[in-house]
Amino acid sequence: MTLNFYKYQGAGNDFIMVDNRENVVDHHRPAFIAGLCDRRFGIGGDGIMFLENKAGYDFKMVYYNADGKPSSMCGNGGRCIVAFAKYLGVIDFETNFLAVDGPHYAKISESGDWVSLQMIDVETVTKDGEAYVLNTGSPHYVLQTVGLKDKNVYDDGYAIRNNDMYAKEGINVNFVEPQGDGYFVRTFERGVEDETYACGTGVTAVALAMAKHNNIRGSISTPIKVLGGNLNIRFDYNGNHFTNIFLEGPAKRVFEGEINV
Ligand SMILES: N[C@@H](CCC[C@H](N)C(=O)O)C(=O)O
Repeated sequence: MTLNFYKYQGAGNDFIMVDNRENVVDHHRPAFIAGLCDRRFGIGGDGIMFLENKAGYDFKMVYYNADGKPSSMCGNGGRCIVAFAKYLGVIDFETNFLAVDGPHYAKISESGDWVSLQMIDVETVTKDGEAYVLNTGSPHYVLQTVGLKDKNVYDDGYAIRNNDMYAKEGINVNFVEPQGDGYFVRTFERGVEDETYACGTGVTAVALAMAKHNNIRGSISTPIKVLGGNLNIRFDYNGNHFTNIFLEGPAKRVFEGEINV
């Protein structure tokens, strides 16, 4: 059979999108999913998402990492599937949809390629040595670094993601350095098992961790530069809880096609 797909990217974090409202594809097949995400033998992507029907919501987001395994929340993928839902005519400029970590609200710009996605509230932030560890829908390790531009993010990220503490469940490893009025971030992503150009739940984790680290409270807006572009995180912090967290940035349709499967 042939499978129709769309390719989206959000700050260089790239995803295959499939309209599965008619249940055209059974995606519970890790080798099949990994094959579609393969950059040499398939379409290529950091992950794939299926847009499905869900009673009580505009749609449901079903997400798999590039390794073919279902995963926790993907922030940039969430922003891209919102742009995809708009393109398909499933939603207008605002939406409430369901993802693996619960309901999400999102808003799209008039131009249709800038998406603000509300993320889950966060309360627990722990330390692992100098690093902060928190879950923003996916688990993240946040470590402040100097000389980030020249850092070997693959080797250092791989070593942390696979150490005794994190090897079993996995973790995404974010390195952060102050830049301008915000931060520069590079991420080694679980499930891709490599550095990606951006990670939405990752930059969200960084923004929250840095607010805690610097003891900043109130309504905060944090610009973050990643390898694939620029993202922004808005949130409220009262010293204990992070609420009204929004991940904002570009979400663009790159191409569409069909593939023999
Ligand atoms: N790219 C993502 C994170 C996707 C999930 C991650 N690979 C994991 O398994 O935790 C994002 O934009 O949040």
